Amino acid sequence: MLTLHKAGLSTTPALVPIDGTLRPGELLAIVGPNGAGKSTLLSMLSGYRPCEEGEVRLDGRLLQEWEIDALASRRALVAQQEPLGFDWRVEELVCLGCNPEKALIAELLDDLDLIHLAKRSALTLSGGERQRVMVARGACQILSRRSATAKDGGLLLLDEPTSALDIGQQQRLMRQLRVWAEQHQMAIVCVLHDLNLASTYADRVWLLNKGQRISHGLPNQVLSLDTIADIYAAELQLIRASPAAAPFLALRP
Ligand SMILES: Nc1ncnc2c1ncn2[C@@H]1O[C@H](COP(=O)(O)OP(=O)(O)OP(=O)(O)O)[C@@H](O)[C@H]1O
Repeated sequence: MLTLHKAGLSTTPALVPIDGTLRPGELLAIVGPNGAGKSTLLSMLSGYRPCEEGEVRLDGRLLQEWEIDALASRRALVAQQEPLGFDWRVEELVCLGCNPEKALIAELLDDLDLIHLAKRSALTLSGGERQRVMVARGACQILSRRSATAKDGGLLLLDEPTSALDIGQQQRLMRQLRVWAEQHQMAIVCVLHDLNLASTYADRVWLLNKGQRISHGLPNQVLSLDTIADIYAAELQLIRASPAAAPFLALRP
């Protein structure tokens, strides 16, 4: 669906060129310390910041050649802080800019535990509620515009979608992203600070540091104790509930 060929940014904030592919149905986590370039990479993947070296292609076509409307029907970006702009009700905000079936709105609100807030003013939401509404809105943007002939559910790019969520909502959201990926064959890219969410839910992980992707692959290959402790300058311990379980990185007291 999305392919990067030596795609990079040479002006500040810069990114060392990256090769890679994102396939329908897959959940990719982008992790790395503060200032590593995760949001910058996401804006390059979305096309908001065109790459300055190499190329990024969506469905085989260069991102910068897409018409805005056509691109909006294939990929959605949910940034860290989306402005509300107006006093929308939740059910209106979710479908801003698109014209979804009522059933899709209800489904997405239900998916993210938002049904009880449908009639509420978005200005009155808590931080975590608002964050879930914005994720629902991103999904609505691409699912409602999906063409009848589309083989997949498009590309959903999420910048730290769990940062304001309690642990129960983090789990529900990450499980729901996996369901959307599989059910709609959506490709989902998620910037995450919680490395344990990445190792539990992501198919693959890209680890960034200082504007460079320094490791990529399966979560348990990328999120090794030594690498993470070094990159984050943190004292950590690895906990594994069973040999088959995902490794859990915990802070040392
Ligand atoms: N317009 C700008 N001018 C100069 N530097 C910038 C600009 N925008 C971002 N940067 C710098 O580029 C680097 C990468 O920023 P980016 O927001 O991509 O990091 P991040 O990995 O998403 O960080 P965080 O985890 O803190 O959200 C940071 O050091 C940031 O200060």
